[in-house]
Amino acid sequence: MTRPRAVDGPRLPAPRAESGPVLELRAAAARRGGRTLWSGVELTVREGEFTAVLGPNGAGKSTLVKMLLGAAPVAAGEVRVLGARPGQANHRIGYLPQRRSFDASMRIRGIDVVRLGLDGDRWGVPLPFGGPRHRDARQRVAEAVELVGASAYAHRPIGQCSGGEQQRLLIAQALVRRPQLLLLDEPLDSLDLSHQGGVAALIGRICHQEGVAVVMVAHDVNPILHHLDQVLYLAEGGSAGGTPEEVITSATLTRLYGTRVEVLRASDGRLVVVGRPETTGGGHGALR
Ligand SMILES: Nc1ncnc2c1ncn2[C@@H]1O[C@H](COP(=O)(O)OP(=O)(O)OP(=O)(O)O)[C@@H](O)[C@H]1O
Repeated sequence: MTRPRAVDGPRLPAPRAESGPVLELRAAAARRGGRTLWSGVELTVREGEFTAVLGPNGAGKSTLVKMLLGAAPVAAGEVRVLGARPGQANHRIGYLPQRRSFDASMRIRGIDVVRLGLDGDRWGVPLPFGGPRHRDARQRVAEAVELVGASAYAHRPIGQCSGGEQQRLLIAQALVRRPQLLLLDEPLDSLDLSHQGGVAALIGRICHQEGVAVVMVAHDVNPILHHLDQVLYLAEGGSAGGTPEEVITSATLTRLYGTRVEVLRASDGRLVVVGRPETTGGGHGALR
């Protein structure tokens, strides 16, 4: 799905015309430690599409992200990333790994953290000061910071920024190379509800207005539900993909888990899953 680009505001990611999908998985499977984590995954992600990867702990969501980066093997089937084998187009991918946090005493400024996304692989070899590459780098960093709305605190030490502010700066870091694909591993983890909503809206905007394809591992689908184009649900060695309305249903999750699962919609629109095998504490909770 391709959506119109924003007319106003910074335009950091510059999606190029792609002949094919950004991501393609055909009958793909992942194995870890001699165990099949998931199999039969069919997924197509196009420019400007927002895809969530859902499933219980240990289902293999992070493994999927690592597979797309070429850091975990493809056990079966075919995986194409930006028209190439996994790992061959990583310079066109922005990646936010799981569980990042900064110590409160960390003195490095937010803006320097963003810049690491540009030249973090060239530690100790600074861009020539004042040269055209230096100016281009400075402009890209400033654009990324503005795009995520972090200008007000980007010059503060990162350790003194709130969790939500740090998350925005890390998303800016993942965006600074103007990627065509953004891989985000639980970027809303450890944020409070209001920050979750703000960061989810930011990611939705980057995706739909800037045309960047986003694949996001999520613990709880609710904060991103209204921004999503499709979901991939991994569980019990299998998988189910499609629009949220197709996948997050009692029938689909019951089939996937092989036991009775019920999806309820709360009055505020949140989805609640009842009866998942691994659920504790009364057998219900927000959808994961
Ligand atoms: N390098 C590895 N070698 C062996 N097993 C591994 C390796 N990496 C991950 N695993 C196992 O594979 C399974 C899936 O791990 P993964 O991190 O992909 O799950 P996840 O769905 O992201 O989980 P969570 O929601 O808890 O983050 C886990 O049981 C994990 O212990």
